[in-house]
Amino acid sequence: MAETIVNPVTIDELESLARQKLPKNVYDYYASGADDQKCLIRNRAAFDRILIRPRVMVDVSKVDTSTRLFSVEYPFPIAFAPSAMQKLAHPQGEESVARAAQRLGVNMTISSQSTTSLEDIASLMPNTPDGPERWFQLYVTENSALSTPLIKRAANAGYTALVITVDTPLLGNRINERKTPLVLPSNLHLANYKGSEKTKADNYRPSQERQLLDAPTAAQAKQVVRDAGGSIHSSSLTWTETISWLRSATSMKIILKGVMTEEDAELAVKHGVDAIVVSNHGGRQLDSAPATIEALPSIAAATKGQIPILFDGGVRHGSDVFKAIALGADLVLVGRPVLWGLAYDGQIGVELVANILERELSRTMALAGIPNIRGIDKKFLGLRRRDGFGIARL
Ligand SMILES: Cc1cc2nc3c(=O)[nH]c(=O)nc-3n(C[C@H](O)[C@H](O)[C@H](O)COP(=O)(O)O)c2cc1C
Ligand SMILES: CC(C)CC(=O)C(=O)O
Repeated sequence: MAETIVNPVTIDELESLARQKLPKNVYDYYASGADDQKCLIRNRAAFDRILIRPRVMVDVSKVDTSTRLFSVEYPFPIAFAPSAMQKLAHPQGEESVARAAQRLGVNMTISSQSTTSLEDIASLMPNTPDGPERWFQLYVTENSALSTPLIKRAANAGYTALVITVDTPLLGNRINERKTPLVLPSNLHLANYKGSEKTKADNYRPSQERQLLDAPTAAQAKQVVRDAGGSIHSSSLTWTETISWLRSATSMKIILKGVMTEEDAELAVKHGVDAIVVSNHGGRQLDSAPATIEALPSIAAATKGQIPILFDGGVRHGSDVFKAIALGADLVLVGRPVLWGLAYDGQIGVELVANILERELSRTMALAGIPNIRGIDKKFLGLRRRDGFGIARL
């Protein structure tokens, strides 16, 4: 019989507890990757190949995990990634995540597909000049004009950046989700679309995505989208048109989430975006995509510090945060861990996630001989060789 976990002290333990609490279809929706789960697994496995080369005889009696991004100081370089429909995990869903972020001074991005309205979340996170920024993630709709009211609402509510997810021209092939379908219970709704101009796309429900995934041919899938009045995910974003349209629609910062190659990172710089998130959507989109930690070094080399690099995918330990920073990330986002904390114990559970990662990061820094975030560098990393013995320098 599995051992009962009483006081979870790792993210993996929190996941086990969340799994016990959540309905199977919700756990499957949260936990799954696309297709054969290879990218999901790769995200983690790639971290485990990277070793940290500890230096000794360094004064680490004080370890400072604080960092700055866009002139805001954060207590540690960890932020909450956007994830849809958080009330499936806990009755207070996004509210609990927002309260935890506010209490800890953590940066948070809310998903446009949230079960709490962007205004209600904003009201829990008053803007202060040097407080944590809160950002709004947007799936640009097929008909981009339908996204304009949401962009304006986000700006009016005080969000300081739009995080445009660019890795989702359509949803990845989530096999588990197809087998145990996720249907939003009738007491929950996608709150940002409720009561807005009525189009079928605004009334998007997960079932539309399911029909899409199950359509036997690509042509039939297109018909599902047409019948629904357009998809929530535009499949026709382009560098020039989309960025200039976004710039004309808002003065919020524009952050592109889902950049995985140096070519696209260079284009992001060229088109003047404010930051990028190196992300493969937690392995939920292209199953053959590299692990994000593998993609990060060449992206950091290509952008040459011209714009901040945010990072997510498979971060479950403070040492993963350390490795991502060493390879060029300025801020490290966690997706599923927040959902596990939320399912475990609402706001307290989400705070626990941040506390676990912060303490692990701080301990890793001390054991590696690096007293502050600026000192974390790839010279402290090594790569376990796949064949032969020993470690290669990164
Ligand atoms: C259940 C779930 C829902 C998600 N919803 C969104 C979303 O609405 N918008 C978005 O840009 N990314 C979404 N993501 C992706 C996350 O923002 C993030 O990229 C990913 O979870 C990071 O990987 P990790 O879960 O291994 O930390 C979602 C991820 C999960 C697991
Ligand atoms: C509602 C979905 C499109 C949210 C999402 O991004 C995901 O499930 O990965």
